[in-house]
Amino acid sequence: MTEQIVQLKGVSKEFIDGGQHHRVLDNLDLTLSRGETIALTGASGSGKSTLLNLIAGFEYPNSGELILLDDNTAAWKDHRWSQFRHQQLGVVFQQFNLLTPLNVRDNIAFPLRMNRKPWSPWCDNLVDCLGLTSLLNRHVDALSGGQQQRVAIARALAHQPALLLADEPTGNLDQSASQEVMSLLKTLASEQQTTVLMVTHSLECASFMERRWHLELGRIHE
Ligand SMILES: Nc1ncnc2c1ncn2[C@@H]1O[C@H](COP(=O)(O)OP(=O)(O)OP(=O)(O)O)[C@@H](O)[C@H]1O
Repeated sequence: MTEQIVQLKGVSKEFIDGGQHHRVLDNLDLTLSRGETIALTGASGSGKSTLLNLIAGFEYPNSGELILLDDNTAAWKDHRWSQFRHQQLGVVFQQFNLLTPLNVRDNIAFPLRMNRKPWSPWCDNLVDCLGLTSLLNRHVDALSGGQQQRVAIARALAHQPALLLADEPTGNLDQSASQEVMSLLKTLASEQQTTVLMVTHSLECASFMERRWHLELGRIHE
């Protein structure tokens, strides 16, 4: 079983804005090992979402290498990226990206369907931990922001991914719900060896993670 889940080697990313090249990530060398939990902090616009998007394959680096589960992604075609996302990756997006025509259960079951897996006792446990049991038949667009965020977290974890990328996963939750989600992520990391990379502006949430990375001027400071 590979221990290096994510490796970035000399990765840079720039965007062109008004004709100007804007380097958001500058020659990054990073490694995320199996079961590690990392809080990613940084000012607004420092590139935190860009880093998550690169690891998820939603953006591509301008230079450098991205190696996922010991496989260099430079040669990956769309189907290989889809396979990685369906099987190994869970993502909690800042805007949740829930499937609004569907109810809570079908949203959470979506990654299972992509992997042809049944709803399992693990899903019941997840739903229970996130306080979603009584909401399973509700349509997600009728839920509050905090409830939608918990559905997004459950959906990202239903298929037991090797890697969870979470962009402000507790931004809409109160302090006690937020602490429960942090405890859930810590348990997942230690019991299931899920690697967690979580963007947060909350120092309290960051304190639950083993490592803290601060992104500034395109570089990571630990
Ligand atoms: N697709 C894009 N095209 C052009 N510029 C982009 C694109 N995506 C991001 N940027 C720019 O890259 C910089 C980093 O954006 P990013 O969203 O990664 O920051 P962030 O640290 O996640 O910010 P926040 O905390 O506000 O979510 C910003 O200046 C942003 O405008």
